[in-house]
Amino acid sequence: MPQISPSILSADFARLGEEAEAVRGCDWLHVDVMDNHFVPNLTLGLPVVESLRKATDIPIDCHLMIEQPDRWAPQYAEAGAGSVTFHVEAAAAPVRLAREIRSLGARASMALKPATPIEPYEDLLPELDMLLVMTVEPGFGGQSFLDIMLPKIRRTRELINRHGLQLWLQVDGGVSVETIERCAEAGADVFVAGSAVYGADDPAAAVRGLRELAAAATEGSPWVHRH
Ligand SMILES: O=C(CO)[C@H](O)[C@H](O)COP(=O)(O)O
Ligand SMILES: [Fe+2]
Repeated sequence: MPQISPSILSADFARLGEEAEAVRGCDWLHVDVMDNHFVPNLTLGLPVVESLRKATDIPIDCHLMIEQPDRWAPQYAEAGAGSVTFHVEAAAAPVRLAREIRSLGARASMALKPATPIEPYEDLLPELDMLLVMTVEPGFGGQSFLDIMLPKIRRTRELINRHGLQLWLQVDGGVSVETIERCAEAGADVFVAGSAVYGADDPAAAVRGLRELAAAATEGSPWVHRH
C-alpha cells in the first residue's frame, strides 16, 4: 500500500499531541525541521521531536532542512525518529551520515531539492532506505506542486528498480487529491501532505482519501514497489 505522511507544518503547533491524534491511521508523522539557514524559515527542533515522540506512537518522519546535517541528524535518530531525512546539498559526507543514522536504528533518507539531479547520486542509493524528491522549493507549506518534477520521479523510480533496491520514494510539496495520482503513476510510494490533510475538515478521512487515490493510480503497475 502507498504510505501517507501528514506534515505537521500545517498543524497547530500549540496542540501537537492532539494534532497527531487527528491523523490516526496515517503511516508516519512528517516533521519539518528548518533552521533559517538552509531554507529561509524557522520551525522546530530536537526538543519538540523528543516531546512528540512521547506524545504519540505514530512513527516520526523527520525532514531536516538544516545546514550541517552531519552534526545534527544522528541526534534526531537518537530522539526516536523512525526515519531521518537529510538534504544532500547540505551534507558533507552523505554515505557516512546514512550509515550512522542506520546504526542508530532509524531509516536513513536523503532529499533532493527541485534543482538537484538524482544521477550523480546513483551509487549512494544502496546506503539509503528512502529517497525524497521535493516537489516544491523547500521552506514553506501550501505551495503549488511542481509538475516539472514528474520526469525526475520517473527517472528515480527507474534507477531504484534497475538496481533491484527496496528503498522507498517519497514526494513532498503540494501533494493533494489533485496531484497524488500523477506522483503515484510516476513511481512515488510515500506521500507527504501538509495543507491537504490539516486543511481538511476531517484530517483522518483526508489521509484515507489520499491513500485510496494513490493505490488506485498504481493498481497493476509492475514498476511500483509494494510494501
Ligand atoms: O518540506 C516541506 C516544505 O519545505 C513540507 O513538508 C511540505 O511543504 C508540506 O506542505 P504542503 O503539503 O502544504 O505542501
Ligand atoms: Fe517536508
